[in-house]
Amino acid sequence: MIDGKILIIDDNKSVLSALEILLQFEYKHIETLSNPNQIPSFKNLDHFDIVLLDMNFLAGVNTGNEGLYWLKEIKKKAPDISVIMITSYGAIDLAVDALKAGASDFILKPWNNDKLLATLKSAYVLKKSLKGPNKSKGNEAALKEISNPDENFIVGNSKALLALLSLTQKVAKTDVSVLITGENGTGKEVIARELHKLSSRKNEVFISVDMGSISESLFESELFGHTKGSFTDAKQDRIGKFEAANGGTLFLDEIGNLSLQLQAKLLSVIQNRVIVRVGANTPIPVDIRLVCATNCSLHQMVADGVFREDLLYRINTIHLEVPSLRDREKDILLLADFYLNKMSSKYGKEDMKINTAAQEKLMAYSWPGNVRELQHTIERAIILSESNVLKPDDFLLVSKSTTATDVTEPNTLDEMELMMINRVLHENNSNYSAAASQLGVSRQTLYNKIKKGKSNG
Ligand SMILES: Nc1ncnc2c1ncn2[C@@H]1O[C@H](COP(=O)(O)OP(=O)(O)OP(=O)(O)O)[C@@H](O)[C@H]1O
Repeated sequence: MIDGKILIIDDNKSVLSALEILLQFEYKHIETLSNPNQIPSFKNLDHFDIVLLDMNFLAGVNTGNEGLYWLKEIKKKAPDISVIMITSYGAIDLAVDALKAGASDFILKPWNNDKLLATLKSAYVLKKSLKGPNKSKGNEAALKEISNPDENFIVGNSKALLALLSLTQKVAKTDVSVLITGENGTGKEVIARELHKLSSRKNEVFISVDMGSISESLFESELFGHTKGSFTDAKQDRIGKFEAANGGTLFLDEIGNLSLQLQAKLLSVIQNRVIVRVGANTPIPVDIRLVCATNCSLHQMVADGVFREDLLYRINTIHLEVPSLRDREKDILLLADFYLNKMSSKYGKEDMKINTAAQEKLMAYSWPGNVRELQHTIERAIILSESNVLKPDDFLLVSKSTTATDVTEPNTLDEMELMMINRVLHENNSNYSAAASQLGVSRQTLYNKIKKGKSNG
């Protein structure tokens, strides 16, 4: 658990409670505020590390300007606080304005819980390191707390996973750049953290950056930092993620999502190991271990002319491939058991078990969303089950052998609704928030509908 203080401001009560539930297991102190008008009189705002702020308050006209307005009010009262904006996909331009006005980052609705937690962690790390590479003792402690979470368990004993772990162990001792590939949710970040944990940099920071979510216009500022006044609203010096990772490991996730122009900027820093903050001209050397990850075939992208060969050559000194879950069936039940224990204690349910028929169902499934999907499937079953023995019906899965003929026709409207929910959950890798948003209902309504569907059938 991280000793950070988070304030969530959103006038949508279901968003507020979904975020509160998610974060209370990660951060020691969470407060919520459903009415932004209370911000000016809010006591001790500057005691918080991070504010999660909605960009579109329902009372406003959804221009996003309410969010920008409140961002500025918060920054006036507490200039050092990290503000992360929550916004919808259509409002990315506004989110960029928010970044220029001092927000640390933004999260798109519907959010992916893992990405949201990663964004918060990086904002927390950056906040603690705002004073630059000469971190104070207190900051260092906070950075270590984040960078070496004990929860990086790697579960599994399949041949494929053990071979990967053995290679990871060997590579960790060296300082070479590593490229980790694999399908979504296979555990690429888990392996990157393991590399860091086993390396000589283990007592330094591990900084993770989702390259897919950095906008073109803020790429340099985000990665290399900026100086006060370097562009409108750059109100204070800010270090970028390369500098924050100095001495440690920098994990660049979704590297295949970078445009060619940004690839060129990245290449030059990786080659020279020197950054220059936007608005400055002093080069700052950075000592980082670079680990990149992608689910794309970069070789194919090079052949297609959309990824630079010289960049691939730089980041790919060693290549680690994380196998999909269906290629390590031996790990499925081990992981299911691991998450069963973890989630049942999280939700205060004791002695949960998965019966044999349900285990067979889990084994027969193809897990397109890999370990993340398995994790969410177990979590959902634990939340919704009223018994402590989980049965096949507690798991909403589309069978591996599903073909057009396997899909039974719905007989009632309720059945049709449940089939649609299953399909959308499947499409969203079992992410409840994303599925609820796609279906145009709240998370709570989605839970209720699934519960009702289960009790009917
Ligand atoms: N072997 C494992 N043991 C335990 N948990 C695992 C394992 N592999 C992955 N996980 C868990 O599965 C989830 C997804 O893992 P991770 O984020 O590392 O995947 P990824 O391949 O980086 O995903 P993406 O491609 O979406 O970025 C995380 O919650 C992680 O803790």
